[in-house]
This record gives sequence, structure tokens and C-alpha cells, in this order.
Amino acid sequence: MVRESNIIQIIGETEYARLRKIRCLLVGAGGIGSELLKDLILMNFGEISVVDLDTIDLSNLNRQFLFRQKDIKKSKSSVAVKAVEHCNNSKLQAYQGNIMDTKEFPLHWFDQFDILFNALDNLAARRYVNKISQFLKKPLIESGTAGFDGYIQPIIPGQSECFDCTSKETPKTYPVCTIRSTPSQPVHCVVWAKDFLFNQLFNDLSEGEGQEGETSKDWGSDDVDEIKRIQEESQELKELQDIVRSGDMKRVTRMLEKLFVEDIAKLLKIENLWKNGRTKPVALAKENLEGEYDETLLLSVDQVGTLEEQIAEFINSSKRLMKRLIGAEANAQGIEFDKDDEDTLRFVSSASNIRSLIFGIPVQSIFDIKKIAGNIIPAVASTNGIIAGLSSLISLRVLQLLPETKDKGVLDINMAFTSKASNISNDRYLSNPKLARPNCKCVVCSRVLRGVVKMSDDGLKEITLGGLVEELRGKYDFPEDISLMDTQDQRLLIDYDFDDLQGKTLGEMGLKEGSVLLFSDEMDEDQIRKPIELYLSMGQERLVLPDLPAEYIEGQTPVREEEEPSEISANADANDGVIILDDDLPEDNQLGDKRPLDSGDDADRKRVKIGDNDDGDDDDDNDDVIELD
Ligand SMILES: Nc1ncnc2c1ncn2[C@@H]1O[C@H](COP(=O)(O)OP(=O)(O)OP(=O)(O)O)[C@@H](O)[C@H]1O
Ligand SMILES: [Zn+2]
Repeated sequence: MVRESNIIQIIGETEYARLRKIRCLLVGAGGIGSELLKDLILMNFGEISVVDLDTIDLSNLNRQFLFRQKDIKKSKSSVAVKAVEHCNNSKLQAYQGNIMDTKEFPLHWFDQFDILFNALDNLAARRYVNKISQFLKKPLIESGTAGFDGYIQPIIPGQSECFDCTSKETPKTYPVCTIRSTPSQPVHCVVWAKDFLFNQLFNDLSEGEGQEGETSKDWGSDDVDEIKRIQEESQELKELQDIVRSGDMKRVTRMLEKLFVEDIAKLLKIENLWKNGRTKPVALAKENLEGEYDETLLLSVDQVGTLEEQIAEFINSSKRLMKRLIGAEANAQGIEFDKDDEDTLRFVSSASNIRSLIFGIPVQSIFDIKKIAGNIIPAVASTNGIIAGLSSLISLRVLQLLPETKDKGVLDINMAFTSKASNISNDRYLSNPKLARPNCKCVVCSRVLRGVVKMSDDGLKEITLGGLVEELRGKYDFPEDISLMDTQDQRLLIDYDFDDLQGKTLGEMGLKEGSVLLFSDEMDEDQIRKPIELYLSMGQERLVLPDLPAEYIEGQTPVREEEEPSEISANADANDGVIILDDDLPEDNQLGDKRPLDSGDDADRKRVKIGDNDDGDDDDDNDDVIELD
């Protein structure tokens, strides 16, 4: 085959034989994933497994070129694999599922792969695969695009920066009071309609318990009346929740009356809000509510529409959603907002626009609201193509299949960014900085040690928390005062003054395949050992703990009696201000021993902080499309 001879010319016969044995995992078969699958196949990688949780939407077809109209609603991974089968020289496997599902994809499943490729669109899944790559020391090629921008980041565990070494932009949030009392931009009304109203009415079916946790919110105001009013308003939504669940279509106009007349009148009574020349809202008039409306109206997506049309859209979409809610399945689960779900989009769009009209804010078309509500930056097929191409090319370097990479360290590998994404303004579209070393403060790759605990089902039933802690202390030579946490829900299991759960078995504590425990040295100020993160993986033996080197948090290494402090500084590398902390690190961590001098900031040593930063943070991760995806 021409394709074969091309790649052989580039990497040579011997490396080609290696390439044919390489097993790749591709996570995501969307915009980048479709392109990447094609590239990996054209390069003749040995085996490629594709995982995607989703099915194909109409809106995917413009750029996800492996999919056709007839494939809508079918599994992305299966259709992608079928579409390339005819020109395929690799062994392919498709999985439909969430990569974070530890039942379907336990840690040992990942172990079969030589390299992981991320082609994802959300932080939670990216972080998860990054962690797996760190646990198993598997190289990961991370990538993302947003419009014309994109990046690839090869991650070589222990040697180069991981995905979490640099902080990531989190989605923009707005103070509660701006959203609920004093909106001034279309986006405020969209957030109100989507995150507050839609969620409370159609998605949160917990018997209208109101907004839990509102005490800890960023209110953006200290007006007591205003905050009280917002809290009351949440309680009052119970009435509307009853309406949408009653299926009584005649009561839909009552929703308009409550939201756009009564609630606005109550807001107007809080005088402080309108003192500083802020434009006062104007509630809907009686005739707006009682007038005839077009029961068949469907505004076109680029139309802005009049108030009457928005009201008709609100009533029509509410009725459609109510019907769906009566369906048994939706009634138990609620309905999720999805920008590609017409009913949810039209409800959010009309509710948002009616509120905008009341507050004197410009009205938006459904298309514009879809962009705001879905945090969408239109995807550009060519950017996906370029980024996927770079991702597959760089994998040859990471796997050291290219002749010129043979004698070079991994830090000679480059990342690639479009110039806008990397904030470099020059004439070049792409910039390609070298990989950086791990950030010594990164809680994912540097501030903790990681290992996999193998345990059988019997072990889960027999071993108690106290018993496990004893085993851990013995194995890793930790002092008396330790703490053990379940990182998934930030649950403290044991520490020096909390031992109530000692006698419970691991199974009773809900620990299972995929649970990640954080074991830390709690008290001894002189010996701040690196905490250890342990992944529970079901195996044959009752309990097998991994061998891990004893490491201290940088800046906390105890100076032994016989050691002269000057010897430490004699080890300092004049060029980059690093010291060698431990000469006995395992080979795969050779660069891990050269880390920048740390200030030893006390606050960073807190157990809670490590847990807090390490939470997989699902809630705000779902809609992070504002940043590169
Ligand atoms: N946890 C996950 N497990 C498996 N696949 C995932 C996970 N999270 C996201 N994905 C998949 O990653 C892919 C990302 O592709 P892309 O960014 O093109 O998104 P899309 O959903 O196809 O398009 P758009 O969001 O623009 O409509 C999607 O196909 C999505 O289903
Ligand atoms: Zn890191």
C-alpha cells in the first residue's frame, strides 16, 4: 500500500514494526476525534479503541465528516469506526460510554493502551483522563479547539507538565442578585431562564425544597430585603413546579402572571434597587396575559419576534415540556437543558426574551440565545483538522518512533498553540513552545505520590478502615497522625481526632473499583511527607499495596543531623534554580527529581486544600465551552 510505504520512508522498517503494535485509546469521536481517527488509521497504528458517550446530532454533520444524515441518533463511536472500516489497516474497537464510568472502564482496562489521545469538550473528562495517565504513567496527547484557535499538549507523566499543572479558566459566573433582580445584559436573562427557571421547573424534581446552599452564594449585594426576596421567590416556585407536573395546560398562563407580573411588582417594591438611576422593570400588562396567542407559532431561529410572539413561544414550549414531563421516564428524571433540544431551547429563549423586554434589554434571536446558553463558539472544521493532524504527528515523537527523536529527551518535544490561544501576537498561525517540566505545586502530578491498590471483593468485605490505615502506615512508614480521605466526595474517613469509622469495612464505607483514597501525614511539622493517592482496583489478591518511594513536599525535607546545609545548595543547578532532592528515584521519574525550589508555603500543606483542588469538579465543568474545547 502507498500509505504503508510512505510511513516506512519516514520512520523506517524497524519502527514501522513497532508502530503496528501500538495500541491507542481515542477519547471523543466529535470534531477533533473524527479527524484524529482518520489520521491514526492513515498512519497505520496497530490498534485504535474509540470511546464516546454520545449519539450523533444534526448539528455535528457540518464538520464531523464520518457521519451522515442517516446516522443521526446513532452512537458516535460505532458509526465512526464503521465509516472507516473499508480503508482500514488497524484493528478498531468502538465503545459507547462515559470514560469516567469506572464500571465500564476500570483502571486495568486503560492499562492495555500504549498512548491516550483526548479529543474531548469538557474539563471534567479531560482532568479524569489526565489523572489516569498519571496513575498508569501512560503518555497522553491532550487537544482542544475553539473557533479558529486550538492547542495540543503532549503529557509525559513524571517528565512534562500535566493538564492540571496550569490553572484553567472556569466558566464565567454572575452574582445571584444580578441574575435574579437587576439584569442588564441579554446573558443575565439567559442565565436566569436556563440555570434558574428551567432547572427549577423541569429538572429539579425534589419537591420544591427551594435553593439549598444559597447562604454560601456570591450574592453581589448586601441588601437584606433583596436577598430575602430572592429566597422567598425560590420557595414560591413550588406553585409553578406543581403546575408543570399537573399536566393541566390551562394553568400555563398562571406561570406568566407569577414570573412576569407578580415577581416584578415585588422587585419594584425594594426601593434601594432603583435609587441609583437603574432602569426600572415594567411588568407585563393584563392584556398581554389574556390576549389570544398563536398555538402553532414556531419562530424561525434568526427571528427576534415581538412580545406577543415570545409569549406564544413561552406557552407553546411550556406545554410541550409539560407533556414530556408526564411521560414516565422524564417524570422521574426531569428534563435537562440541551441547546439541541428544540423544546428546552425555545422555552429558555422565550422566557429570557420576555424578561429582557421587561427590563429594557435588547431581545435576541433563538440562534443567538443558543450561542449564549450553550456557551458556544462556532466550531471550525479546518481548526479541528489541523489540531488532529498535529496531535497524531506529535504522537510519533512521544513514542520515539521518529529517527531524529531517538537521542532527544522528551522536553525537546513541542506543544503547539495557535497564536491567539497562546497569547503570542505575531504573524505565525502556530507557535510551538517546548514542553515544560511538571509544576512542583500541581496537586495532580507533583504534590502527591500515586499508586494503584489491588484488592479483591473479599478484601472489601473483610478489611476495616482501621486495618487499612495500619497496613498503609506500615508500608509507607507514616507517623501515628495520619488522615484518610475518599477524594470522590471529599469525605474524611479517619484522622487523628476522628476514628469513629475505624471498625467499618471498606465495602461498608462504599469504597469500590475506582475509589481514590488520599492518605496524608497530618501533624508532624518536621516531616511533611508527600500525601499518597491510592486508586482502588479490583484484582485477585486480598490486598496489594504499591511500592512507592518516600518523598517529601519540596521545601519540607528534614535536614538530617549529619547533612551540612551547604551541601544542599552545592547541588543547586545554577541555570534553573533547581535542586536535586533525591537521587534514588525510579527511572521513569528521572526528571521528577529536579524541581524548582519551593517557598514551602504552609497553606499549601493543608490536607483539605489538596482534596479541594482535586475533586474532579463535575458541576462547573459541564459547560466550560467558553474556554478551548
Ligand atoms: N466523559 C466523556 N466520555 C466519553 N466521551 C465524551 C465525554 N465527554 C465528552 N465526550 C465526547 O467528546 C466529543 C467532543 O467533541 P466536540 O467537541 O466536537 O463536541 P460535540 O458534542 O460533537 O459538538 P458540539 O458540542 O459542538 O455540538 C463529543 O462527541 C462528546 O460526546
Ligand atoms: Zn501537573
